[in-house]
Amino acid sequence: MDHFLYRDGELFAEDVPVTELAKQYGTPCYVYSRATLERHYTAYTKAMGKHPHLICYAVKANSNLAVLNVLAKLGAGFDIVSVGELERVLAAGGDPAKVVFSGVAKQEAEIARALEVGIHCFNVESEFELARIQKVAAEMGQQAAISLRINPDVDAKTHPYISTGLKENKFGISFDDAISAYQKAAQLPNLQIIGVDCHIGSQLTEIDPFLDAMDRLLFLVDELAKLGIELKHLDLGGGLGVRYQQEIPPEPDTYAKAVMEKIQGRNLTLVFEPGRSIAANAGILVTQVDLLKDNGHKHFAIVDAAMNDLIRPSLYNAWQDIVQVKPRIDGLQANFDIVGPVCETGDFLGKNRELNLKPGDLLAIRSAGAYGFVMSSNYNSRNRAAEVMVDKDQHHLIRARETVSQQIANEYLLPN
Ligand SMILES: Cc1ncc(COP(=O)(O)O)c(C=O)c1O
Ligand SMILES: N[C@@H](CCCC[NH3+])C(=O)O
Repeated sequence: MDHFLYRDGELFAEDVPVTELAKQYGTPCYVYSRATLERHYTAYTKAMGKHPHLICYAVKANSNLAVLNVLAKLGAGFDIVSVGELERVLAAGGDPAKVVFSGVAKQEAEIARALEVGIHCFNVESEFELARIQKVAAEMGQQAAISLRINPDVDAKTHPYISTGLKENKFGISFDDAISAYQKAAQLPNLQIIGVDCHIGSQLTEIDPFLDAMDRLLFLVDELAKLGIELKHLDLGGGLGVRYQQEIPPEPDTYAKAVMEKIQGRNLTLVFEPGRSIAANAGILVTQVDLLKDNGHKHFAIVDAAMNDLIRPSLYNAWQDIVQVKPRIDGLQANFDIVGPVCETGDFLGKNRELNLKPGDLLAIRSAGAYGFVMSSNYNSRNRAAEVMVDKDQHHLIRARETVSQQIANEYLLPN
């Protein structure tokens, strides 16, 4: 359930007509709902109830400072994958002590900065990384809290590009090597082992793969305890899917209950790293129909957003709902491909959408709050879209549209 609903024949973002936002900020423009972000985050915290937990929002899903700030104010932790994301969390008022640092190859400078600000822990993905973190921590005379990211080799049953917990994926330490990696970590004087984690993929629509992964992690927890290595937390990563079309992913509540049941009295804090399930349906991408084109085979609606603004349809053939901000019946009723102006055949936002359109109409691409703006680019020297946050009947520009001069400013000609 989100806060983009129709009222009196037009789409609203919370209490603001989307037409008003388009008029004020121009298109294409990302619009986020604060209430939806808050609701999605608190769905996790409520579900966890009194069980010790840390909900670390995956910054990669949407790293806008205002988005991070809304979550920080609710007490969220953050899952980061770069020092850039760390700086964003800090700038947004996030608590470094609630930050977990994932990623397959953290650089020394990134590790040093994370130690300097005192993050919660590093999710370590290889023995090589163990050695690297040990080296940096020793140089700084610090203890680094670590958790090992285990690749449990379970099938997340999602798109192959966003599946991360299979043997053939680059992520994590293989299950078979896990115990020996922990034993090695235990020998390193500047590391403090505190947890275990996994992240098996994104947009999961079933709970079973999570529970299979959890079984494997709990097996490790118990085996490690026998060896005298007591873990304090179990981090199941992110990955809970959202409804883009017909899929009905489990609610955080159902997921959390199943997880808590499995943990069976073990004294473990539960950590989750949700990204998409918090941000995706908290955002839409608003775009304007520029012109309608019929080549005799196909109707195209050429809009002012393109693959550079939202790459998910082109990259994963992902389906996102496209709705008319003010539905009409007096335009051209047809089966449209909604395409952008970029010079690529793959530049589409949706195919075969039955709509009634006129040039100038506004469309909203739903579920665009996660992996939308963050994956945008300047391809074709297009400027990045503006981002706006709606908060009840208020709206705020939270990132201005880029200008061409900003694009040009960081480039240099050769001296002669
Ligand atoms: C390590 C890690 N944690 C969390 C996430 C967030 O995943 P999602 O947005 O599917 O919840 C990702 C992205 O897939 C990830 O790689
Ligand atoms: N970018 C992907 C999700 C990747 C998750 C990051 N590990 C998507 O849009 O679906």
